[in-house]
Amino acid sequence: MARRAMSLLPSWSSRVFSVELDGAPVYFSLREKHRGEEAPRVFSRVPERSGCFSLLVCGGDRIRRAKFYAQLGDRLSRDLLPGCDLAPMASFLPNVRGSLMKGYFVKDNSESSSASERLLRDLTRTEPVLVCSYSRDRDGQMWTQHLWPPADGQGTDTSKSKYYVVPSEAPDYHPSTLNIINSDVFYSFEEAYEVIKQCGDIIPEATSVLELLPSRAEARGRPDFPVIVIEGLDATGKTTLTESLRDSLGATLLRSPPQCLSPLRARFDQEPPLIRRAFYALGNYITAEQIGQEAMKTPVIVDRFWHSTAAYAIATAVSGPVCNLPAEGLELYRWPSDLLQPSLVVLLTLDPEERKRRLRDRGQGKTEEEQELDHNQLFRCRVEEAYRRISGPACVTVDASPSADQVLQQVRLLIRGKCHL
Ligand SMILES: Nc1ncnc2c1ncn2[C@@H]1O[C@H](COP(=O)(O)OP(=O)(O)OP(=O)(O)O)[C@@H](O)[C@H]1O
Ligand SMILES: Nc1ccn([C@H]2C[C@H](O)[C@@H](COP(=O)(O)O)O2)c(=O)n1
Repeated sequence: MARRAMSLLPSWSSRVFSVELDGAPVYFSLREKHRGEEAPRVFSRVPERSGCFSLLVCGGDRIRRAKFYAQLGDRLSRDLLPGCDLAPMASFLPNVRGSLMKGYFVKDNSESSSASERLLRDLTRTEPVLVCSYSRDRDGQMWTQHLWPPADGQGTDTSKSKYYVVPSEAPDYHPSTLNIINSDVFYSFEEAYEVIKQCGDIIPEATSVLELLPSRAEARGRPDFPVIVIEGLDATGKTTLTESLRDSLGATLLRSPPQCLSPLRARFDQEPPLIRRAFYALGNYITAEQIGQEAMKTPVIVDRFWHSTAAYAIATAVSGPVCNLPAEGLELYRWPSDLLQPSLVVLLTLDPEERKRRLRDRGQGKTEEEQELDHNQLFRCRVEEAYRRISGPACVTVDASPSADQVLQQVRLLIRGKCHL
């Protein structure tokens, strides 16, 4: 951990930090000399003898990092004194892919910060974290950041790690977009496979996933029969439509994740994004193998595929309004080159009120992500927009509010036009 932390130090003063305050990020950066700027807003109203801290998850292997970060917020809320404010934070090098570190900012509002310091010091001894403390300079106006030496004290010169904290401009892209590739969205079988393989010693079910994988993932040549994927938020009518298409076209109906992963799905849904998304990514490759076999004999209809995997992952990694999504046309939205490409992808869209009505009428239990979709209008908009931005193949949007039969006819027309069926 110490050696890894050291390798981050040369870039420390080029980093930007963001603290989520009331749902909006406040950005700051570090300077060796102060030029009279006011301290960033996050440092207001801290008692004289107390201070602020940042805790960034880094070092260690990525599985451990992901697992630790997933429970860090709860752990800090539980163990910090009631007078402390806790806010999600991140640190990144602007426009440098993979440079994002996530963590928490602690503002101690109690008379003395010694209890927080003790707790954070203990964490640095056992966990993959970097901790910085912030203190006021003599006149009380400026704040300085001090990087704590790693717990084993190996070779860190702390006198060189003191910086003034100054406000910073918002970056061009939302910082979360920097780490999406191969942490939230996987663009090859190998990348997703590596994650699930590395989980084997902590998640026994990972071995079962590996046993179900096709021996070699490769985009086959074009299948003999058309492959039509139906996508959309929950309750937009995918099941209803895919079953009707199967019956009316004499097609085979498949889904992603495939049936064989159903018993394992709930287990992986509990895991942090890195592991959960790798599981769904591999599900697509198993489904692709099944598609390859079935499409030699009949047309194939698929209920959810890679569009779902990528769109939900991107929409979850980024917070806030749609404008925080990675820009349209970026490589983040490209189809994995080793994954079978469908002939047509249809995205069903529905007015949010009608979607809610259908959900109520259906009356089944909801997953956490489905509840999030219900409660969070912004999340729903981000998922739909991410769906639309994915290319290679892009999806064709169909309004799913008419009757089930009308939607079926509409999609049949599209299939006839595109696949001559
Ligand atoms: N065109 C339609 N008009 C009215 N109701 C519909 C229509 N299509 C489907 N429904 C009803 O809406 C509900 C949700 O449909 P369905 O289960 O097909 O959606 P889904 O997209 O597969 O959902 P999920 O992703 O959550 O499985 C069901 O009760 C279904 O009968
Ligand atoms: N190919 C897939 C299918 C599903 N997911 C994820 C995205 C959502 O979290 C959830 C939705 O599935 P449903 O509840 O409708 O079965 O599953 C995915 O990532 N990739």
